[in-house]
Amino acid sequence: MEAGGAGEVDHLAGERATAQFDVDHMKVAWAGSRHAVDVADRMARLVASDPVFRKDNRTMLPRKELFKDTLRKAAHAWKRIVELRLTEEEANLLRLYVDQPGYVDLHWGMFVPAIKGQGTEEQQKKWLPLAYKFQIIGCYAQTELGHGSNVQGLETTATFDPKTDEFVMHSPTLTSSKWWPGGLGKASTHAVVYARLITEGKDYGIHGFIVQLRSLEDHSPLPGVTLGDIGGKFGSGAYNSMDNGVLRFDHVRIPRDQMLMRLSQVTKEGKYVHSNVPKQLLYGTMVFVRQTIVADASKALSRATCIAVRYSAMRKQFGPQTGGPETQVLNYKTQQSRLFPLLASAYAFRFVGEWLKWLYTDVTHKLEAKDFSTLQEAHACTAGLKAVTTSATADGIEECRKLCGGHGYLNSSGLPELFATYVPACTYEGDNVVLLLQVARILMKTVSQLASGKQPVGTMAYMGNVQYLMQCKCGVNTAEDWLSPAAIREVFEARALRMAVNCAQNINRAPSQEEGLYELSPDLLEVAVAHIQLIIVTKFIEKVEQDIPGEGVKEQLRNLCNVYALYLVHKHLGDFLSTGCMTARQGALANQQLGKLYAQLRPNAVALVDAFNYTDHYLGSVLGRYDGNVYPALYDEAWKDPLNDSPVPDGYREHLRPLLKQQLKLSRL
Ligand SMILES: CCCCCCCC/C=C\CCC/C=C/C(=O)SCCNC(=O)CCNC(=O)[C@H](O)C(C)(C)COP(=O)(O)OP(=O)(O)OC[C@H]1O[C@@H](n2cnc3c(N)ncnc32)[C@H](O)[C@@H]1OP(=O)(O)O
Ligand SMILES: Cc1cc2nc3c(=O)[nH]c(=O)nc-3n(C[C@H](O)[C@H](O)[C@H](O)COP(=O)(O)OP(=O)(O)OC[C@H]3O[C@@H](n4cnc5c(N)ncnc54)[C@H](O)[C@@H]3O)c2cc1C
Repeated sequence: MEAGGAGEVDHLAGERATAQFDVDHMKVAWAGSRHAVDVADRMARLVASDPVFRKDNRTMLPRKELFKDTLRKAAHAWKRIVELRLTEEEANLLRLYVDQPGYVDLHWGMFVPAIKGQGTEEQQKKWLPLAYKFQIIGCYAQTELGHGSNVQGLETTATFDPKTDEFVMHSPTLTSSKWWPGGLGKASTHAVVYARLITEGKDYGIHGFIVQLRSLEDHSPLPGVTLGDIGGKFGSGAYNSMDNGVLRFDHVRIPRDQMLMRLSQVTKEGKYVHSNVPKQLLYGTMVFVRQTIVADASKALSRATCIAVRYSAMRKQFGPQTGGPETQVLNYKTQQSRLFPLLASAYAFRFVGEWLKWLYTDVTHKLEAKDFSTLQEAHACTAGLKAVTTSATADGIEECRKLCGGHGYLNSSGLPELFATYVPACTYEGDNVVLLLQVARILMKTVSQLASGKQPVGTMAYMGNVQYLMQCKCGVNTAEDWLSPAAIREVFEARALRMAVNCAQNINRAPSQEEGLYELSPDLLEVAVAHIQLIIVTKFIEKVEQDIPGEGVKEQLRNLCNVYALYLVHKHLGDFLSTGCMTARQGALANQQLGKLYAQLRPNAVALVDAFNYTDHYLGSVLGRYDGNVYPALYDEAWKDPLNDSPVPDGYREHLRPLLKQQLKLSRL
């Protein structure tokens, strides 16, 4: 059943009637524009109405069938994209709503961007049309069995042979086996492989190469190439639809022009030439994908909160001592204090994701004009926001499962699979701890430059206000004072800066900078988190300050923004107190205001998740159904389990019957 379909009984109608804002306009605020709402709606319904894209049986499929189902869906999606002549925007949305991880994600999400970002114009002309028409399928083969985070530690070699004008790709050790790349195991014909470039006897470090892996005739691995899937992963269904793979090379030769040569080149004679650009541009594909992962975090968290809010509104437990109807669990203050910050976070991540996309586009234009000044800002923001939003989203999905009680543990709730599919986002595209340490190092560098008068820019500009922020006092006197965006912004800036300065001072006391960074790394993580949370809060405040049409929409967004910020104050009160940014009394007032905001949010909760405009197909949850008619659906769903195919289970004759007979004999004794 789909959102708002005709002829349904809406069990959540009462909830929808209490909304104090125009849901249709909120859909526009969430999606970014009326056009974005319309096109997403069209694609979501197209997928939902196509039986090939059915996914309610996914968690019951054995791995081989699941993988075949993924191939079928990907091929069918491509057929529909071609038949309907969908635009790139429409095609991306269609794939999103198919909602099954598969090789196409890596083909479009990493292989194509890697060639675009690191290939010369000539290379792009040769390879991109093949990729665009799916005449080749590509993946991104960087991580190895022995090294993932430490990219400079990769071991695969690409040794140039001037005699034949070729590179020889080789995996010298077991640990140099490529391990994890999605789409590599079974589907890809090609890969962008990251390997140590060796020419004239010298190791020039990691570079990208386009390598054909499988025959375009019969899909068998090419000579010298060993390929396979790395095995089953966490959860049922979930990321098991993806063929994460292993790859080994035994002296495989590729033409010289398959080295991605936009950043550096090897001449016919074997001379290494590095263009006058920062080496870190090699990491450009990761920066691009980290940015998309932030946008995806809001999608995953909004799905989980949509399920938990709708279910909490229909689920009833206990009731007043005086008798009468049972209480909707959404009315319990504890349920609200666990759920509403997650709902607010989904909105916060949506808007910071929108801003990050803008930043990424801006930086890309500057890089094209050979202006590299914002590269560090792009790295810090994408790495930090990727880490903070994915960790909060993974934790948030699990919290939503608990918020749905026992039924949340059923696969039919959609939450176990959503969690299992989502949680590797904390690891892929950079382990979150490793990424936060990158942000912290940049913050430490910025602090050390303050003394020399260098003014920080971009999202670190606030650090330039060091004199004021190190000594300012929070002016909050009443709970309502916490509704001031200026007050909120100031305490978040002061907290982030003071934590950074304290940590930098502690590092300076260590025998060496390196030792200090090592010893204080747990503190550095917290410094990075404080800085990134400041960015998210600031971008949410800026969003709310914009012109937002629709009755009551701005007010709701302001509430959500305040919930997000004050929830963080409450959660990290220790940081705010220990840095002297506020008093314990002001912390208590923040919590008091938070309680009031939850009460204001309560009548709008269901409408706020309706504004995500998700179809029941995309949600994939019996508990999150638009119509709220959960119990009959849960009951029906149970009977679909293969275990219920027969009333007497397989194994009865061999294992249950003999046992039961034996007990019978014993009882006769
Ligand atoms: C239809 C659309 C679909 C959408 C797309 C969906 C895609 C599908 C989504 C998910 C599927 C999952 C796919 C998963 C793929 C992968 O996981 S691919 C592998 C990813 N691997 C990693 O992320 C590895 C993490 N490690 C690193 O990034 C780096 O090695 C490092 C940790 C940053 C360390 O690097 P290195 O040792 O070289 O660097 P440092 O000495 O620490 O730093 C040197 C200087 O470089 C700066 N730096 C580092 N990284 C970057 C960067 N990315 N950009 C710019 N600058 C960078 C760093 O700050 C140092 O600067 P300084 O010298 O000034 O101090
Ligand atoms: C589902 C999935 C899909 C993937 N897809 C791809 C793909 O398509 N292509 C590809 O190339 N790769 C892919 N990867 C690999 C992924 O990018 C790496 O797993 C990731 O970068 C983490 O690296 P690692 O596994 O080496 O972790 P490790 O670095 O070994 O991490 C292990 C632990 O060590 C800690 N640690 C590591 N370094 C430090 C440090 N300097 N300081 C403090 N702590 C540290 C980490 O925090 C973590 O707790 C995928 C991984 C997964 C799970």
